[in-house]
Amino acid sequence: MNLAFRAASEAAEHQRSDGGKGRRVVVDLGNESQVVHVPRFLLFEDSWKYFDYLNKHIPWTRPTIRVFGRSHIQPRETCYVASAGLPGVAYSGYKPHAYSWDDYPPLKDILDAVHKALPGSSFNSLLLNRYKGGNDYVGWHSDDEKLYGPTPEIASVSFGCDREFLLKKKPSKKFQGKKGEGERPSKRPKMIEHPDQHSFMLKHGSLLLMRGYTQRDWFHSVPKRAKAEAVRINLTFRRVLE
Ligand SMILES: O=C(O)CCC(=O)C(=O)O
Ligand SMILES: [Fe+2]
Repeated sequence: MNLAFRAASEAAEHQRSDGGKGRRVVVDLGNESQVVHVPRFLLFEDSWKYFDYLNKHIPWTRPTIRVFGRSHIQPRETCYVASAGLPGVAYSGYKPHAYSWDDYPPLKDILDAVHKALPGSSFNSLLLNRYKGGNDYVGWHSDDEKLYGPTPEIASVSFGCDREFLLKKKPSKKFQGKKGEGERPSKRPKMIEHPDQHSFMLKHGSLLLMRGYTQRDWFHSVPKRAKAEAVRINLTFRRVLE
């Protein structure tokens, strides 16, 4: 498996538009999986206001989760917000309490901005994460729970400390796309066309969207970083199917 790394901003398949603010980088992962990165999604000052609000008002908890049959304290803090009447979400044996959007009105403003930036999207739930320093992380996983459907869109907004977000292709035996499907014929070697790992620096006020078959075919993670001392808050907006 090719594990060559390539910074998102350098990949040849990126489409760039709108040179400065609002610039979007679309990364085609192959086989109908895509990531869209908007490095300057929210205004810098607004983003600090949201950061301060969320840091102070969200009831952050560090739940016990189960990984490969063993209990662990989750290596980051978390909270969950969802529209009324949705089926409950569970991950790693943990069922978070669903708070209401009305409990934290600024979240509705961020949700509106996300909907505006991504026409056609309609998110109804939000998983929040707080990384208190470089020792907090999220390990390799995919958000492929059935209640999000086969091709979930997940929109991730980041505040505070810059952290690296990695994507790694799942082993090919789990690869469910038909052979050759979605691939453009190319004379260039596949590893250049679609590398098996990607890295994004998720900065304060940025937006990252995963879509298509990204959850089925790829893992993602935010690894530990010794030098990241400051707090990072990340919001992942999702749509639970009703
Ligand atoms: O913090 C991030 O950027 C990613 C969080 C994540 O992958 C998740 O909550 O499922
Ligand atoms: Fe995730």
